[in-house]
Amino acid sequence: MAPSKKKAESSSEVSSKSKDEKKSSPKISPLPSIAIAVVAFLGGLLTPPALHMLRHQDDVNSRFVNVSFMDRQIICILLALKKNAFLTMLARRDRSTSSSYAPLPFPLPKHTPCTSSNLDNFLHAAPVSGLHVVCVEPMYLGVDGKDHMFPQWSDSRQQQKMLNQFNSVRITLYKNSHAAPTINTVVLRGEDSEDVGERLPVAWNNVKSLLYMELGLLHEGSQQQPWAIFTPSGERMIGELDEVTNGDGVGSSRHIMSSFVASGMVVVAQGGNWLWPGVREGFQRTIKLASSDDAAGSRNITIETLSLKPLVLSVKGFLTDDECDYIAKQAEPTLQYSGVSLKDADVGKAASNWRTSQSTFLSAQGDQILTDIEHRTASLTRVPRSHQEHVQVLRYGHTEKYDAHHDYFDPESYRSDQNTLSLIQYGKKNRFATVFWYLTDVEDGGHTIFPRAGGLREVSYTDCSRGLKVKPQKGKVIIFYSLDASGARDPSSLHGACPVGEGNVKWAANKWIWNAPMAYVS
Ligand SMILES: O=C(O)CCC(=O)C(=O)O
Ligand SMILES: [Fe+2]
Repeated sequence: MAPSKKKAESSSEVSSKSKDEKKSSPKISPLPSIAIAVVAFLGGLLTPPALHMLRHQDDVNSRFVNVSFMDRQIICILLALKKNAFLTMLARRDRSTSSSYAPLPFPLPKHTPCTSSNLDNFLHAAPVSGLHVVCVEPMYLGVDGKDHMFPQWSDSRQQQKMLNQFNSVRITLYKNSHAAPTINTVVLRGEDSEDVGERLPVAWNNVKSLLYMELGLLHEGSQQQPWAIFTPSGERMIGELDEVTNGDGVGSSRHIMSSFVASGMVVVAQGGNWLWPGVREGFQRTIKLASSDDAAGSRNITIETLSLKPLVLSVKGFLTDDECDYIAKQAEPTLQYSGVSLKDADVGKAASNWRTSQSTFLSAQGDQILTDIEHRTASLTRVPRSHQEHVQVLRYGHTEKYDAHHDYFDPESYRSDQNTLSLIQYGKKNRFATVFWYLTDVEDGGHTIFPRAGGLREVSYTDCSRGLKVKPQKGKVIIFYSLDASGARDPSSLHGACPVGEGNVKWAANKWIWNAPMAYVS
């Protein structure tokens, strides 16, 4: 049956979404049932209007439209005799022509229903801490007092209608994006309001409480950014601390719930930042890469999972050869032998103990090419550009290397370094991801090594024989995450640069991306 509000059956007044709407609904006085039955029979005879009415009443489920002539007459009479349901229906039809298809005052995300093939792109064979997949399906209260699923809509008009009418949701939770055999499904209903005389839409606050409970979400803390929810393509929808506006517009509870339902699948990241779910080694995902110039549109690019723990992804063709050459040329005049952020235990030691390469930071200010690449990097990671540091360009000659290290700051290692501690707010802010740009091909050596990939324990910070080794290739980038999806530092993100072989030069650059906006780029 069509969407219906709980109390509509026993009332001649049509229930509606809001008090205002209710006031404007046509008022129809109840008639004696027999008179209604006669009208109903005649209505059934006049097939086109009756057909129109029945179709309208349930146009996403056209079973009624195909019944025989007598069946239709009987249906009409039965409906009529069931108190004033027939009139209610007519009046609702009236109302729905004016409001059910009303466009929503905000854009909606692309629909990604939780089909098994879509879920396969997000679920993992083992749990991933802090990354959750949630399916949100709209339901409505039927005249039988039960919650019903909407049939799949086939056009935006039907979607619009559904979005105006759903008043409960079926929520399926895949905690830690684990393809676990037991699936946790909860139906959440809108409140039944005595005041309005109908079931209210489902409130975001109730969904939020459910997510805290079922997913074990933590409240923002001293070591943690607020969690956030994203569409499956990484657009941020809402965060733990985002203010919800009143009314029905952008940022309202209705906006959030409509977006969830329109999306179908949403992804919750406890750490508050998007990361591309790795799924499995060798998994490939095609994503849209926006250009900083709207006119140039977007292009598709494929990212491949090289490792799940640490999470390392590879992207070919991210930079053009000309861009690679340009970046190296810009960096050359200011290159210096590289420093490192010395931990308390290493104060007084020379950086060359660990790192023998040269490097320099380049600001993109006033540089269109670098600005474009920064925007592209933000689009690739779905983390805003405001979280980026300036790009650091690196040059390694023969034998030069960078021993295994973490890109994140562990507050425990910087206890006597107030500058670093305040920069990282004692652990709440940190480097979240590194987007590493390879600017040259290197024939011999110069790999980036992840000695702990695949669950290995490193034997030394200079060993280049074991672990995941990524070969430099001009124009390729890798993304690796220093914090996991829960926002915690990931010790398995240990990595280094292997010595470059004779006759080779390795040019590369890193874009460090923080878990919160920083003041580096403007
Ligand atoms: O050169 C590489 O492959 C890695 C460099 C690196 O880890 C860094 O600069 O932090
Ligand atoms: Fe690094």
